[in-house]
Amino acid sequence: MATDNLKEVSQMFDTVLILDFGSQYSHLITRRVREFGVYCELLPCTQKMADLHFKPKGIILSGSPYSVYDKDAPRVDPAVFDCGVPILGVCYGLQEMTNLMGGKVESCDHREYGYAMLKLNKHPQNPIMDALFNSLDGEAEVWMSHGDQVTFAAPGFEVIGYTNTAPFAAVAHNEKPFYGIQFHPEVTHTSIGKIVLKNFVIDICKCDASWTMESFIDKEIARIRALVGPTGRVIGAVSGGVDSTVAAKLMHEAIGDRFHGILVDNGVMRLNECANVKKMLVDKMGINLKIADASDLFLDRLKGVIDPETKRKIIGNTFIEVFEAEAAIIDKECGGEIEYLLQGTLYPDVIESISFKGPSATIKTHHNVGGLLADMKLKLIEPLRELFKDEVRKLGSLLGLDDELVWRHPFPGPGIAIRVLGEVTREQVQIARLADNIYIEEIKKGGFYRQISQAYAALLNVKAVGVMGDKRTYEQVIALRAVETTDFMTADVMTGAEWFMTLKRISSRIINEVKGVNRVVYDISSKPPATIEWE
Ligand SMILES: Nc1ncnc2c1ncn2[C@@H]1O[C@H](COP(=O)(O)OP(=O)(O)OP(=O)(O)O)[C@@H](O)[C@H]1O
Ligand SMILES: O=c1[nH]c(=O)c2[nH+]cn([C@@H]3O[C@H](COP(=O)(O)O)[C@@H](O)[C@H]3O)c2[nH]1
Ligand SMILES: NC(=O)CC[C@H](N)C(=O)O
Ligand SMILES: [Mg+2]
Repeated sequence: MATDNLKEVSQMFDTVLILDFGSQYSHLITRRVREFGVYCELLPCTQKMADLHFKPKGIILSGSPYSVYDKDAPRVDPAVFDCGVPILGVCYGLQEMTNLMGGKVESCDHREYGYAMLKLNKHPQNPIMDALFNSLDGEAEVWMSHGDQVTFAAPGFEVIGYTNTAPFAAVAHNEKPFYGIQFHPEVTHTSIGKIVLKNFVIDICKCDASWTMESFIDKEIARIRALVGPTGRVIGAVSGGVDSTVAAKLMHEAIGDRFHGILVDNGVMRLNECANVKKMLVDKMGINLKIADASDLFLDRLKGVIDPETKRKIIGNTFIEVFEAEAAIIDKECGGEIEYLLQGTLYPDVIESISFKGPSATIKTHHNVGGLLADMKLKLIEPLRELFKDEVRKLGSLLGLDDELVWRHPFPGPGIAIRVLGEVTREQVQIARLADNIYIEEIKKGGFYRQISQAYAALLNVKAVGVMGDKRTYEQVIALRAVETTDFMTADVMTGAEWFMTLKRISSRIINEVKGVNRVVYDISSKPPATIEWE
Protein backbone atom coordinates (compact mmCIF):
# COMPACT_ATOMS: atom_id res chain seq x y z
CA MET A 1 0.00 0.00 0.00
CA ALA A 2 1.29 3.45 -0.83
CA THR A 3 1.64 4.76 2.71
CA ASP A 4 2.38 8.20 1.25
CA ASN A 5 -1.29 8.49 0.42
CA LEU A 6 -2.31 8.07 4.05
CA LYS A 7 -0.66 11.33 5.03
CA GLU A 8 -2.88 13.99 6.52
CA VAL A 9 -3.49 17.22 4.62
CA SER A 10 -1.08 19.08 6.91
CA GLN A 11 1.65 16.65 5.87
CA MET A 12 0.90 16.99 2.17
CA PHE A 13 0.80 20.80 1.93
CA ASP A 14 2.96 23.52 3.45
CA THR A 15 0.99 24.35 6.59
CA VAL A 16 0.77 27.38 8.83
CA LEU A 17 -0.29 26.73 12.41
CA ILE A 18 -2.67 29.23 13.99
CA LEU A 19 -2.94 29.01 17.75
CA ASP A 20 -6.31 30.15 19.02
CA PHE A 21 -6.46 32.11 22.26
CA GLY A 22 -10.22 32.57 21.96
CA SER A 23 -10.51 35.62 19.71
CA GLN A 24 -13.71 36.24 17.73
CA TYR A 25 -11.53 36.49 14.64
CA SER A 26 -9.28 33.43 14.84
CA HIS A 27 -11.17 31.58 12.13
CA LEU A 28 -10.92 34.69 9.93
CA ILE A 29 -7.12 34.47 10.06
CA THR A 30 -7.51 30.88 8.88
CA ARG A 31 -9.73 32.02 6.02
CA ARG A 32 -7.36 34.74 4.89
CA VAL A 33 -4.32 32.47 4.83
CA ARG A 34 -6.19 29.85 2.82
CA GLU A 35 -7.28 32.52 0.37
CA PHE A 36 -3.59 32.88 -0.57
CA GLY A 37 -3.54 29.18 -1.46
CA VAL A 38 -1.70 28.22 1.72
CA TYR A 39 -3.13 25.51 3.93
CA CYS A 40 -3.41 26.33 7.62
CA GLU A 41 -4.86 24.73 10.71
CA LEU A 42 -6.36 26.36 13.75
CA LEU A 43 -5.55 24.57 17.00
CA PRO A 44 -6.24 25.58 20.61
CA CYS A 45 -3.49 27.61 22.28
CA THR A 46 -3.03 24.75 24.73
CA GLN A 47 -1.44 22.67 21.94
CA LYS A 48 1.96 21.36 23.03
CA MET A 49 4.59 21.58 20.30
CA ALA A 50 5.95 18.16 21.26
CA ASP A 51 2.55 16.61 20.43
CA LEU A 52 2.03 18.40 17.12
CA HIS A 53 1.40 15.92 14.30
CA PHE A 54 3.03 18.06 11.59
CA LYS A 55 5.88 20.49 11.13
CA PRO A 56 4.46 23.97 10.50
CA LYS A 57 6.17 26.44 8.18
CA GLY A 58 5.13 29.29 10.46
CA ILE A 59 3.00 30.03 13.52
CA ILE A 60 0.41 32.76 14.11
CA LEU A 61 -0.75 33.56 17.65
CA SER A 62 -4.31 34.91 17.65
CA GLY A 63 -6.05 37.59 19.70
CA SER A 64 -7.94 36.86 22.90
CA PRO A 65 -10.56 38.31 25.24
CA TYR A 66 -8.07 37.78 28.10
CA SER A 67 -5.33 40.07 29.35
CA VAL A 68 -1.88 38.51 29.67
CA TYR A 69 -1.77 39.44 33.36
CA ASP A 70 -5.14 37.74 34.13
CA LYS A 71 -4.69 34.87 36.58
CA ASP A 72 -6.37 32.37 34.26
CA ALA A 73 -5.00 33.84 31.00
CA PRO A 74 -4.32 31.26 28.28
CA ARG A 75 -0.59 30.59 27.88
CA VAL A 76 1.39 29.62 24.84
CA ASP A 77 3.77 26.65 25.00
CA PRO A 78 7.19 28.44 25.17
CA ALA A 79 8.50 25.72 22.86
CA VAL A 80 6.88 27.54 19.89
CA PHE A 81 9.79 29.97 19.97
CA ASP A 82 12.29 27.10 19.64
CA CYS A 83 10.66 25.50 16.59
CA GLY A 84 12.92 27.46 14.27
CA VAL A 85 9.99 28.86 12.27
CA PRO A 86 8.67 32.42 11.84
CA ILE A 87 6.09 33.63 14.35
CA LEU A 88 3.48 36.37 14.07
CA GLY A 89 1.61 37.52 17.17
CA VAL A 90 -1.67 39.32 16.55
CA CYS A 91 -3.01 41.57 19.34
CA TYR A 92 -3.04 39.23 22.36
CA GLY A 93 -0.51 37.16 20.42
CA LEU A 94 1.87 40.16 20.40
CA GLN A 95 1.18 40.79 24.09
CA GLU A 96 1.74 37.15 25.07
CA MET A 97 4.98 36.98 23.09
CA THR A 98 6.20 40.24 24.68
CA ASN A 99 5.21 39.07 28.15
CA LEU A 100 6.92 35.72 27.77
CA MET A 101 10.11 37.12 26.29
CA GLY A 102 10.73 39.74 28.97
CA GLY A 103 8.88 42.86 27.81
CA LYS A 104 5.99 44.58 29.54
CA VAL A 105 2.23 44.71 28.85
CA GLU A 106 -0.12 46.99 30.74
CA SER A 107 -3.68 48.16 30.68
CA CYS A 108 -3.66 51.44 28.74
CA ASP A 109 -5.41 54.77 29.24
CA HIS A 110 -6.23 55.11 25.57
CA ARG A 111 -8.03 51.97 24.64
CA GLU A 112 -8.39 51.60 20.91
CA TYR A 113 -11.55 50.09 19.46
CA GLY A 114 -11.87 50.84 15.79
CA TYR A 115 -9.70 52.61 13.25
CA ALA A 116 -6.21 53.92 14.01
CA MET A 117 -3.49 55.38 11.79
CA LEU A 118 -0.40 53.19 11.80
CA LYS A 119 2.86 54.93 10.97
CA LEU A 120 5.51 52.62 9.60
CA ASN A 121 9.05 52.70 10.88
CA LYS A 122 11.25 51.20 8.21
CA HIS A 123 14.65 49.60 8.83
CA PRO A 124 16.29 49.41 5.40
CA GLN A 125 19.52 48.08 6.90
CA ASN A 126 17.73 45.03 8.36
CA PRO A 127 15.74 43.00 5.80
CA ILE A 128 14.35 40.59 8.45
CA MET A 129 12.72 43.46 10.31
CA ASP A 130 11.41 45.06 7.15
CA ALA A 131 9.98 41.85 5.71
CA LEU A 132 6.56 42.08 7.38
CA PHE A 133 5.81 45.49 5.88
CA ASN A 134 7.60 44.79 2.63
CA SER A 135 6.19 46.93 -0.24
CA LEU A 136 4.45 49.23 2.28
CA ASP A 137 5.48 52.72 3.25
CA GLY A 138 4.29 55.80 5.08
CA GLU A 139 1.09 55.21 7.01
CA ALA A 140 -2.01 53.05 6.78
CA GLU A 141 -5.42 52.76 8.38
CA VAL A 142 -5.66 49.69 10.61
CA TRP A 143 -8.36 48.25 12.82
CA MET A 144 -7.71 47.84 16.54
CA SER A 145 -9.57 46.23 19.40
CA HIS A 146 -7.58 46.30 22.60
CA GLY A 147 -7.49 47.66 26.14
CA ASP A 148 -3.92 46.56 26.92
CA GLN A 149 -0.74 47.43 25.13
CA VAL A 150 2.98 46.79 25.09
CA THR A 151 4.79 49.42 27.18
CA PHE A 152 8.30 47.92 26.89
CA ALA A 153 9.33 45.72 24.00
CA ALA A 154 11.03 42.44 24.87
CA PRO A 155 14.83 42.36 24.42
CA GLY A 156 15.83 42.12 20.75
CA PHE A 157 12.51 43.58 19.52
CA GLU A 158 12.27 46.97 17.82
CA VAL A 159 9.39 49.15 16.71
CA ILE A 160 8.32 48.79 13.08
CA GLY A 161 5.01 50.64 13.46
CA TYR A 162 3.29 52.96 15.95
CA THR A 163 0.08 54.93 16.39
CA ASN A 164 -0.57 58.15 18.31
CA THR A 165 -1.35 56.17 21.44
CA ALA A 166 0.39 52.82 20.91
CA PRO A 167 4.17 53.24 20.65
CA PHE A 168 4.65 49.47 20.08
CA ALA A 169 1.80 48.83 17.64
CA ALA A 170 4.11 46.67 15.51
CA VAL A 171 7.43 45.12 16.50
CA ALA A 172 10.01 42.83 14.95
CA HIS A 173 12.96 40.95 16.38
CA ASN A 174 16.28 42.18 15.02
CA GLU A 175 17.67 38.68 14.35
CA LYS A 176 14.87 36.12 14.36
CA PRO A 177 11.73 36.15 12.17
CA PHE A 178 9.44 37.02 15.11
CA TYR A 179 6.83 39.73 14.60
CA GLY A 180 4.01 41.21 16.64
CA ILE A 181 1.18 43.51 15.60
CA GLN A 182 -1.40 45.16 17.82
CA PHE A 183 -3.89 45.63 14.97
CA HIS A 184 -6.01 42.94 13.33
CA PRO A 185 -4.84 42.15 9.78
CA GLU A 186 -7.59 39.53 9.29
CA VAL A 187 -10.53 41.97 9.31
CA THR A 188 -11.34 43.74 6.05
CA HIS A 189 -11.27 47.16 7.79
CA THR A 190 -7.46 46.91 7.91
CA SER A 191 -6.56 48.08 4.42
CA ILE A 192 -3.04 46.61 4.51
CA GLY A 193 -4.19 43.41 6.27
CA LYS A 194 -3.92 41.12 3.28
CA ILE A 195 -0.49 42.42 2.29
CA VAL A 196 0.86 41.96 5.82
CA LEU A 197 -0.47 38.40 6.13
CA LYS A 198 0.75 37.53 2.67
CA ASN A 199 4.21 38.95 3.39
CA PHE A 200 4.33 36.76 6.47
CA VAL A 201 3.00 33.56 4.94
CA ILE A 202 4.60 33.67 1.49
CA ASP A 203 7.79 35.74 1.88
CA ILE A 204 8.75 35.11 5.48
CA CYS A 205 7.48 31.53 6.04
CA LYS A 206 8.25 30.67 2.40
CA CYS A 207 5.05 28.66 2.01
CA ASP A 208 4.29 27.17 -1.34
CA ALA A 209 0.84 28.42 -2.41
CA SER A 210 -0.32 25.01 -3.60
CA TRP A 211 -3.47 24.63 -1.51
CA THR A 212 -6.07 24.55 -4.24
CA MET A 213 -9.17 22.44 -4.50
CA GLU A 214 -7.73 20.93 -7.70
CA SER A 215 -4.74 19.53 -5.85
CA PHE A 216 -6.93 18.57 -2.89
CA ILE A 217 -9.17 16.35 -5.07
CA ASP A 218 -6.33 14.20 -6.38
CA LYS A 219 -4.66 13.84 -3.04
CA GLU A 220 -7.88 13.11 -1.19
CA ILE A 221 -9.01 10.49 -3.69
CA ALA A 222 -5.64 8.77 -3.38
CA ARG A 223 -5.88 8.96 0.41
CA ILE A 224 -9.38 7.45 0.46
CA ARG A 225 -8.28 4.61 -1.85
CA ALA A 226 -5.30 3.81 0.33
CA LEU A 227 -7.39 3.96 3.49
CA VAL A 228 -10.25 1.78 2.27
CA GLY A 229 -8.07 -0.68 0.39
CA PRO A 230 -8.95 -2.54 -2.80
CA THR A 231 -12.07 -4.30 -1.48
CA GLY A 232 -13.32 -2.25 1.48
CA ARG A 233 -16.78 -0.68 1.47
CA VAL A 234 -18.10 2.57 2.89
CA ILE A 235 -21.62 3.61 3.81
CA GLY A 236 -22.85 7.11 4.32
CA ALA A 237 -25.96 9.15 5.03
CA VAL A 238 -26.65 11.34 2.01
CA SER A 239 -29.30 14.04 2.16
CA GLY A 240 -28.86 15.73 -1.20
CA GLY A 241 -27.47 18.77 0.64
CA VAL A 242 -24.17 20.24 -0.55
CA ASP A 243 -21.94 18.68 2.09
CA SER A 244 -23.08 15.10 1.90
CA THR A 245 -23.38 15.23 -1.90
CA VAL A 246 -19.85 16.50 -2.39
CA ALA A 247 -18.56 13.91 0.09
CA ALA A 248 -20.50 11.16 -1.74
CA LYS A 249 -19.20 12.29 -5.12
CA LEU A 250 -15.63 12.19 -3.82
CA MET A 251 -16.22 8.67 -2.50
CA HIS A 252 -17.74 7.63 -5.80
CA GLU A 253 -14.68 8.95 -7.67
CA ALA A 254 -12.41 7.08 -5.27
CA ILE A 255 -14.10 3.69 -4.88
CA GLY A 256 -17.08 3.65 -7.28
CA ASP A 257 -19.94 1.39 -6.25
CA ARG A 258 -18.15 0.27 -3.12
CA PHE A 259 -19.65 3.43 -1.66
CA HIS A 260 -23.24 2.91 -0.51
CA GLY A 261 -25.24 6.06 0.12
CA ILE A 262 -28.48 5.99 2.09
CA LEU A 263 -31.08 8.72 1.77
CA VAL A 264 -33.69 8.53 4.49
CA ASP A 265 -37.14 9.78 3.51
CA ASN A 266 -38.32 11.04 6.87
CA GLY A 267 -41.69 12.27 5.60
CA VAL A 268 -40.70 15.89 6.23
CA MET A 269 -38.59 16.53 3.14
CA ARG A 270 -39.37 19.32 0.67
CA LEU A 271 -41.81 18.82 -2.22
CA ASN A 272 -40.52 16.03 -4.51
CA GLU A 273 -37.16 16.20 -2.72
CA CYS A 274 -36.35 12.48 -2.71
CA ALA A 275 -37.23 12.08 -6.38
CA ASN A 276 -35.17 15.15 -7.31
CA VAL A 277 -32.16 13.98 -5.31
CA LYS A 278 -32.42 10.56 -6.91
CA LYS A 279 -32.55 12.13 -10.35
CA MET A 280 -29.41 14.16 -9.73
CA LEU A 281 -27.30 11.76 -7.71
CA VAL A 282 -28.26 8.39 -9.13
CA ASP A 283 -29.32 9.10 -12.70
CA LYS A 284 -26.94 11.97 -13.45
CA MET A 285 -23.93 11.32 -11.25
CA GLY A 286 -24.08 7.54 -11.04
CA ILE A 287 -23.78 7.47 -7.26
CA ASN A 288 -24.85 4.26 -5.57
CA LEU A 289 -27.73 5.59 -3.45
CA LYS A 290 -30.61 3.81 -1.81
CA ILE A 291 -33.72 5.68 -0.76
CA ALA A 292 -35.14 4.31 2.47
CA ASP A 293 -38.77 5.33 2.80
CA ALA A 294 -39.42 5.65 6.52
CA SER A 295 -41.94 8.45 6.29
CA ASP A 296 -44.70 6.56 8.10
CA LEU A 297 -42.41 5.68 10.98
CA PHE A 298 -41.25 9.29 11.44
CA LEU A 299 -44.73 10.81 11.12
CA ASP A 300 -46.25 8.25 13.49
CA ARG A 301 -43.67 9.03 16.12
CA LEU A 302 -44.23 12.78 15.71
CA LYS A 303 -48.00 12.47 16.36
CA GLY A 304 -49.16 14.78 19.13
CA VAL A 305 -45.66 16.22 19.72
CA ILE A 306 -45.43 20.01 19.84
CA ASP A 307 -42.24 20.72 21.79
CA PRO A 308 -39.41 21.65 19.34
CA GLU A 309 -36.65 19.87 21.23
CA THR A 310 -38.76 16.70 21.57
CA LYS A 311 -39.40 16.79 17.81
CA ARG A 312 -35.68 17.14 17.13
CA LYS A 313 -34.78 14.26 19.44
CA ILE A 314 -37.42 11.93 18.00
CA ILE A 315 -36.19 12.66 14.48
CA GLY A 316 -32.53 12.31 15.42
CA ASN A 317 -33.08 8.95 17.13
CA THR A 318 -35.32 7.61 14.38
CA PHE A 319 -32.73 8.63 11.76
CA ILE A 320 -30.15 6.51 13.52
CA GLU A 321 -32.47 3.55 13.87
CA VAL A 322 -33.41 3.62 10.18
CA PHE A 323 -29.86 4.20 9.07
CA GLU A 324 -28.56 1.31 11.16
CA ALA A 325 -31.22 -1.04 9.83
CA GLU A 326 -30.41 -0.04 6.24
CA ALA A 327 -26.69 -0.36 6.87
CA ALA A 328 -27.22 -3.90 8.22
CA ILE A 329 -29.13 -4.82 5.04
CA ILE A 330 -26.36 -3.47 2.81
CA ASP A 331 -23.73 -5.14 4.95
CA LYS A 332 -25.49 -8.48 4.56
CA GLU A 333 -25.96 -8.01 0.82
CA CYS A 334 -22.27 -7.46 0.25
CA GLY A 335 -21.05 -10.05 2.70
CA GLY A 336 -20.25 -7.97 5.77
CA GLU A 337 -17.36 -6.02 4.31
CA ILE A 338 -18.41 -2.55 5.39
CA GLU A 339 -15.74 -1.04 7.54
CA TYR A 340 -16.20 2.69 7.18
CA LEU A 341 -18.82 5.34 7.71
CA LEU A 342 -18.69 8.54 5.66
CA GLN A 343 -19.42 11.78 7.50
CA GLY A 344 -19.81 15.24 5.99
CA THR A 345 -18.11 17.02 8.91
CA LEU A 346 -16.83 20.48 7.91
CA TYR A 347 -13.99 22.52 9.38
CA PRO A 348 -16.25 24.89 11.36
CA ASP A 349 -17.59 21.82 13.24
CA VAL A 350 -14.03 20.81 14.01
CA ILE A 351 -13.08 24.33 15.13
CA GLU A 352 -16.11 24.47 17.43
CA SER A 353 -15.18 21.18 19.07
CA ILE A 354 -11.53 22.10 19.69
CA SER A 355 -12.22 25.39 21.46
CA PHE A 356 -10.11 25.53 24.61
CA LYS A 357 -12.97 27.29 26.37
CA GLY A 358 -15.12 24.18 26.25
CA PRO A 359 -18.51 23.70 24.62
CA SER A 360 -20.92 26.58 24.29
CA ALA A 361 -24.55 26.52 25.45
CA THR A 362 -26.92 24.27 23.49
CA ILE A 363 -29.54 26.38 21.76
CA LYS A 364 -30.94 23.56 19.63
CA THR A 365 -30.23 19.86 19.43
CA HIS A 366 -28.80 19.37 15.95
CA HIS A 367 -29.42 15.99 14.48
CA ASN A 368 -26.35 14.41 12.95
CA VAL A 369 -26.73 10.89 11.74
CA GLY A 370 -23.09 9.89 11.81
CA GLY A 371 -22.10 11.68 14.99
CA LEU A 372 -24.42 9.61 17.09
CA LEU A 373 -23.55 6.20 15.75
CA ALA A 374 -20.96 5.64 18.48
CA ASP A 375 -21.70 1.96 18.98
CA MET A 376 -21.73 1.04 15.29
CA LYS A 377 -18.05 0.10 15.42
CA LEU A 378 -17.45 1.59 12.00
CA LYS A 379 -14.39 3.68 11.35
CA LEU A 380 -15.03 7.24 10.22
CA ILE A 381 -14.10 8.82 6.91
CA GLU A 382 -14.46 12.59 6.88
CA PRO A 383 -13.08 13.94 3.58
CA LEU A 384 -14.37 17.47 4.19
CA ARG A 385 -13.18 17.96 7.75
CA GLU A 386 -10.46 20.39 6.66
CA LEU A 387 -12.77 22.53 4.51
CA PHE A 388 -14.97 25.58 4.91
CA LYS A 389 -18.38 25.65 3.20
CA ASP A 390 -17.22 27.82 0.29
CA GLU A 391 -14.28 25.47 -0.27
CA VAL A 392 -16.77 22.58 -0.36
CA ARG A 393 -18.80 24.47 -2.99
CA LYS A 394 -15.65 25.04 -5.07
CA LEU A 395 -14.81 21.38 -4.71
CA GLY A 396 -18.34 20.44 -5.81
CA SER A 397 -18.02 22.57 -8.96
CA LEU A 398 -14.65 21.02 -9.81
CA LEU A 399 -16.13 17.57 -9.34
CA GLY A 400 -18.70 18.50 -11.96
CA LEU A 401 -21.76 18.97 -9.77
CA ASP A 402 -24.52 21.09 -11.29
CA ASP A 403 -24.69 24.70 -10.10
CA GLU A 404 -28.13 23.91 -8.81
CA LEU A 405 -26.63 21.41 -6.38
CA VAL A 406 -23.55 23.43 -5.50
CA TRP A 407 -25.53 26.54 -4.56
CA ARG A 408 -28.40 24.82 -2.75
CA HIS A 409 -29.54 26.50 0.43
CA PRO A 410 -28.87 24.32 3.45
CA PHE A 411 -31.80 22.19 4.55
CA PRO A 412 -31.85 20.95 8.16
CA GLY A 413 -32.06 17.24 8.89
CA PRO A 414 -35.34 17.58 10.85
CA GLY A 415 -36.71 19.31 7.75
CA ILE A 416 -40.24 20.63 7.61
CA ALA A 417 -41.00 19.17 11.06
CA ILE A 418 -39.31 22.21 12.60
CA ARG A 419 -41.02 24.53 10.09
CA VAL A 420 -44.52 23.36 10.94
CA LEU A 421 -45.06 25.00 14.30
CA GLY A 422 -47.01 22.84 16.70
CA GLU A 423 -48.11 19.32 15.79
CA VAL A 424 -46.66 17.79 12.63
CA THR A 425 -49.34 16.05 10.58
CA ARG A 426 -49.30 14.95 6.94
CA GLU A 427 -51.76 17.73 6.10
CA GLN A 428 -49.74 20.42 7.81
CA VAL A 429 -46.53 19.20 6.18
CA GLN A 430 -48.21 19.32 2.78
CA ILE A 431 -49.36 22.94 3.28
CA ALA A 432 -45.85 24.00 4.31
CA ARG A 433 -44.35 22.10 1.37
CA LEU A 434 -46.58 23.70 -1.24
CA ALA A 435 -46.00 27.20 0.13
CA ASP A 436 -42.25 26.60 0.32
CA ASN A 437 -42.18 25.34 -3.22
CA ILE A 438 -43.89 28.46 -4.57
CA TYR A 439 -41.57 30.64 -2.48
CA ILE A 440 -38.37 29.02 -3.76
CA GLU A 441 -39.67 28.92 -7.33
CA GLU A 442 -40.33 32.69 -7.29
CA ILE A 443 -36.99 33.41 -5.60
CA LYS A 444 -35.22 31.59 -8.40
CA LYS A 445 -37.33 33.27 -11.05
CA GLY A 446 -36.55 36.69 -9.58
CA GLY A 447 -32.80 35.93 -9.57
CA PHE A 448 -32.47 36.22 -5.78
CA TYR A 449 -31.50 32.63 -4.96
CA ARG A 450 -27.72 33.14 -4.87
CA GLN A 451 -27.87 36.36 -2.88
CA ILE A 452 -30.04 34.74 -0.22
CA SER A 453 -28.15 32.27 1.97
CA GLN A 454 -31.24 30.44 3.14
CA ALA A 455 -34.95 30.85 2.53
CA TYR A 456 -37.98 28.80 3.47
CA ALA A 457 -41.67 29.01 4.37
CA ALA A 458 -42.87 28.07 7.86
CA LEU A 459 -46.47 27.24 8.73
CA LEU A 460 -47.63 28.95 11.91
CA ASN A 461 -50.07 27.29 14.27
CA VAL A 462 -52.30 30.36 14.46
CA LYS A 463 -55.39 31.24 12.50
CA ALA A 464 -56.36 34.61 11.13
CA VAL A 465 -59.48 36.09 9.58
CA GLY A 466 -59.52 37.01 5.91
CA VAL A 467 -61.91 37.71 3.09
CA MET A 468 -61.84 35.74 -0.14
CA GLY A 469 -64.51 35.95 -2.82
CA ASP A 470 -66.67 38.06 -0.50
CA LYS A 471 -66.62 35.26 2.06
CA ARG A 472 -65.08 35.26 5.51
CA THR A 473 -62.13 32.90 5.89
CA TYR A 474 -60.47 31.72 9.07
CA GLU A 475 -57.23 30.03 8.13
CA GLN A 476 -53.55 29.60 8.89
CA VAL A 477 -50.58 31.92 8.41
CA ILE A 478 -47.38 31.29 6.45
CA ALA A 479 -44.19 33.01 7.61
CA LEU A 480 -41.50 33.58 4.98
CA ARG A 481 -37.85 33.67 6.03
CA ALA A 482 -34.91 34.84 3.90
CA VAL A 483 -31.51 35.56 5.41
CA GLU A 484 -28.08 36.60 4.27
CA THR A 485 -25.13 35.17 6.14
CA THR A 486 -21.70 33.68 5.59
CA ASP A 487 -21.38 31.47 8.64
CA PHE A 488 -25.00 30.88 9.75
CA MET A 489 -23.93 31.91 13.28
CA THR A 490 -25.26 35.41 12.70
CA ALA A 491 -27.66 36.39 9.96
CA ASP A 492 -29.37 39.45 8.50
CA VAL A 493 -32.78 39.55 6.97
CA MET A 494 -32.92 40.03 3.19
CA THR A 495 -34.17 43.53 2.31
CA GLY A 496 -34.61 45.80 -0.71
CA ALA A 497 -37.36 47.43 -2.72
CA GLU A 498 -37.25 44.91 -5.54
CA TRP A 499 -37.26 42.05 -3.07
CA PHE A 500 -40.31 43.53 -1.37
CA MET A 501 -42.21 43.56 -4.65
CA THR A 502 -41.27 39.92 -5.17
CA LEU A 503 -42.51 39.09 -1.67
CA LYS A 504 -45.87 40.68 -2.48
CA ARG A 505 -46.16 38.53 -5.57
CA ILE A 506 -45.24 35.42 -3.61
CA SER A 507 -47.77 36.23 -0.92
CA SER A 508 -50.54 36.50 -3.46
CA ARG A 509 -49.53 33.23 -5.16
CA ILE A 510 -49.41 31.33 -1.86
CA ILE A 511 -52.80 32.58 -0.68
CA ASN A 512 -54.38 31.80 -4.05
CA GLU A 513 -52.77 28.42 -4.60
CA VAL A 514 -52.35 26.86 -1.18
CA LYS A 515 -55.54 25.77 0.48
CA GLY A 516 -55.72 26.46 4.21
CA VAL A 517 -53.65 29.68 4.10
CA ASN A 518 -55.15 33.18 4.01
CA ARG A 519 -52.23 35.31 5.18
CA VAL A 520 -48.48 35.57 4.61
CA VAL A 521 -46.03 37.40 6.86
CA TYR A 522 -42.32 38.14 6.37
CA ASP A 523 -39.99 37.45 9.28
CA ILE A 524 -37.71 40.48 9.68
CA SER A 525 -35.75 39.33 12.75
CA SER A 526 -32.00 38.99 12.58
CA LYS A 527 -29.91 36.32 14.28
CA PRO A 528 -29.23 36.93 17.11
CA PRO A 529 -31.56 37.45 18.91
CA ALA A 530 -33.75 35.21 16.71
CA THR A 531 -32.44 32.05 15.04
CA ILE A 532 -32.75 31.06 11.39
CA GLU A 533 -35.22 28.22 11.97
CA TRP A 534 -38.33 28.91 14.03
CA GLU A 535 -37.91 25.81 16.21
N1 LIG B 1 -32.73 12.77 4.83
C1 LIG B 1 -31.50 12.37 5.10
N2 LIG B 1 -31.07 11.15 4.74
C2 LIG B 1 -29.81 10.75 5.01
N3 LIG B 1 -28.91 11.50 5.65
C3 LIG B 1 -29.28 12.72 6.05
C4 LIG B 1 -30.57 13.23 5.79
N4 LIG B 1 -30.64 14.48 6.28
C5 LIG B 1 -29.42 14.74 6.80
N5 LIG B 1 -28.60 13.69 6.68
C6 LIG B 1 -27.22 13.54 7.16
O1 LIG B 1 -26.97 14.50 8.16
C7 LIG B 1 -25.86 15.31 7.81
C8 LIG B 1 -26.02 16.72 8.32
O2 LIG B 1 -27.05 17.40 7.63
P1 LIG B 1 -26.80 18.85 7.07
O3 LIG B 1 -28.11 19.37 6.64
O4 LIG B 1 -26.01 19.62 8.07
O5 LIG B 1 -25.80 18.62 5.83
P2 LIG B 1 -26.15 18.41 4.30
O6 LIG B 1 -27.58 18.06 4.20
O7 LIG B 1 -25.20 17.45 3.70
O8 LIG B 1 -25.83 19.80 3.66
P3 LIG B 1 -26.63 21.17 3.87
O9 LIG B 1 -26.04 21.77 5.13
O10 LIG B 1 -26.30 21.95 2.66
O11 LIG B 1 -28.08 20.85 4.00
C9 LIG B 1 -25.81 15.21 6.29
O12 LIG B 1 -24.51 15.50 5.79
C10 LIG B 1 -26.20 13.78 6.06
O13 LIG B 1 -25.11 12.93 6.28
O1 LIG C 1 -28.50 19.52 9.69
C1 LIG C 1 -29.09 20.24 10.48
N1 LIG C 1 -29.70 19.66 11.53
C2 LIG C 1 -30.42 20.33 12.43
O2 LIG C 1 -30.97 19.76 13.37
C3 LIG C 1 -30.50 21.75 12.23
N2 LIG C 1 -31.13 22.75 12.92
C4 LIG C 1 -30.84 23.92 12.24
N3 LIG C 1 -30.06 23.66 11.19
C5 LIG C 1 -29.49 24.65 10.26
O3 LIG C 1 -28.45 25.32 10.96
C6 LIG C 1 -28.41 26.71 10.58
C7 LIG C 1 -28.58 27.59 11.79
O4 LIG C 1 -29.89 27.41 12.27
P1 LIG C 1 -30.49 28.15 13.55
O5 LIG C 1 -30.14 29.60 13.41
O6 LIG C 1 -31.96 27.91 13.52
O7 LIG C 1 -29.82 27.52 14.75
C8 LIG C 1 -29.52 26.87 9.54
O8 LIG C 1 -28.93 26.72 8.27
C9 LIG C 1 -30.47 25.73 9.86
O9 LIG C 1 -31.26 25.33 8.74
C10 LIG C 1 -29.83 22.34 11.16
N4 LIG C 1 -29.13 21.59 10.30
N1 LIG D 1 -8.13 41.63 20.60
C1 LIG D 1 -7.25 41.21 21.50
O1 LIG D 1 -6.53 40.25 21.31
C2 LIG D 1 -7.29 41.92 22.82
C3 LIG D 1 -6.21 41.49 23.78
C4 LIG D 1 -6.43 42.01 25.17
N2 LIG D 1 -7.61 41.39 25.72
C5 LIG D 1 -6.59 43.53 25.13
O2 LIG D 1 -7.64 44.04 25.44
O3 LIG D 1 -5.66 44.23 24.79
MG1 LIG E 1 -29.13 19.22 4.87
